[in-house]
Amino acid sequence: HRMDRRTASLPALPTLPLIGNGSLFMGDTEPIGDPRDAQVVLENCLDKDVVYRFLRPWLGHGLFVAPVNLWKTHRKVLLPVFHNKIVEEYLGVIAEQADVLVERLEEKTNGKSFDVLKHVTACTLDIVFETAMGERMDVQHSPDTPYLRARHTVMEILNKRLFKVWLQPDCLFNLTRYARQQKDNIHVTHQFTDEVVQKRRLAYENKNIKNETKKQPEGKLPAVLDLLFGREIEFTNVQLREHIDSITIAGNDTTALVIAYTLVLLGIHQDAQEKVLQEQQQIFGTEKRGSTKEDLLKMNYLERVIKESMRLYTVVPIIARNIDKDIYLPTCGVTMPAGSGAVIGAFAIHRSTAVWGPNPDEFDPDRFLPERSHDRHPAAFLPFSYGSRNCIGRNFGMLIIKSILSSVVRSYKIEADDIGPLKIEMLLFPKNGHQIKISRRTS
Ligand code: HEM
Repeated sequence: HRMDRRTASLPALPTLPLIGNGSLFMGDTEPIGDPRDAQVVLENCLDKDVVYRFLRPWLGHGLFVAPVNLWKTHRKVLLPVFHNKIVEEYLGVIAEQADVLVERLEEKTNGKSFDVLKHVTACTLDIVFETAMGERMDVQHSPDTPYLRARHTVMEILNKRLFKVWLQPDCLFNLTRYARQQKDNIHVTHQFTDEVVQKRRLAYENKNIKNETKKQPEGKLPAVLDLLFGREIEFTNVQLREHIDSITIAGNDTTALVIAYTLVLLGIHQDAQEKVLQEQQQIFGTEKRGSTKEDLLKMNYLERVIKESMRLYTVVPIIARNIDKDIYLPTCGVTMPAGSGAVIGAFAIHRSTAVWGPNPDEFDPDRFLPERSHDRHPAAFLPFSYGSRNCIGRNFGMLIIKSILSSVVRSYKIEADDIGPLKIEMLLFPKNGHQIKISRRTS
């Protein structure tokens, strides 16, 4: 296996430059880079760090930023909606959008390298919107809408605020043009989701009157939003909007990034791509159909590749929690006082020699073979965080990632040079984008 040379020479990342800069997390914040300490924090401190307050005007009390007491009751209600049995029902939607992606990529078979993330993001947006709110957006064919532009602007401003100290205090932020821009654009996104929520509530109420069964009118599957009506908690329209916005925001760019990183890695490591392809051929022969639940269960090697990709390129590189009671960290040997913050360096843990042996920067999917995993600390691999406040969409995310990669790899041979330098925003990005070259596979 070849080394990812450029990233191996990135000593700044594992030591978390963010802490050094002091720009993201001010005050009493302890960086944590050991799985045992991470486990203690993530099991005991379920409240989010104050740094996420910047997301409040947008996501309100949606699951991602909900204060811990509210989070407890709401997470219980949302959990069954993300159960495997339910999300597997969406495999048809995923396969359909994977087909569109494969078709859209055809125009890129001109031998030139291109940034694949944009294409993948349009695809995951279509999947996440249709499954979360029952809306067909068709971003893959019409990527430029007022809603998407507004959403993009809000994210840009939030990223600026997280990384520029002077934009953090409200009194200073409110003096900049960003404050107005943020307000206006948040308004646009709220309006969009509010309308969807109203529409679906009406459909739900009409259906109740007619006493129809679970299925939607034209035999359409119920979306996540539809499944949140008439539950143990009667959510208000605002609460529903906050949950749905949180889900579409937490679920989209993350999933797209994992797919894009994995495509680049497969382009760099031709031997791994060949093995993935062989596994696909064993499952599908030369068929181009979308993946079923049974197919996905057989993609063991692809799954190891995806895990190795999430380890090396941890798309959520840091996880920040509020320490709400004094806790003792066994490895550091310090007691963190209530009221301080903890930053779990997931990226750093994923590249630690103590956990992964002498060559942590080397791409080696077989690290995730069962016989090489069972001695590993349970919090050593935490792409979806760890403990009861981990990612609620992790199974759904894995289904999307596997299904899309399966379709793309069966249609195209991928080539790539190198990922190059990285930059940390809320998520982890390569500075030069996810550059790949593709050519049609002839079957
Ligand atoms: C590979 C894809 C994904 C990755 C790497 C990822 C990662 C994460 C991480 C690390 C957290 C915890 C953050 C923290 O503790 O601060 C989280 C939370 C969350 N994720 Fe994901 N996620 C992915 C896909 C998804 C999908 C597909 C959905 C939904 C459709 C989703 C919805 C959420 C929600 C709602 C939360 C908040 C959970 C809570 O606080 O109870 N994620 N995700």
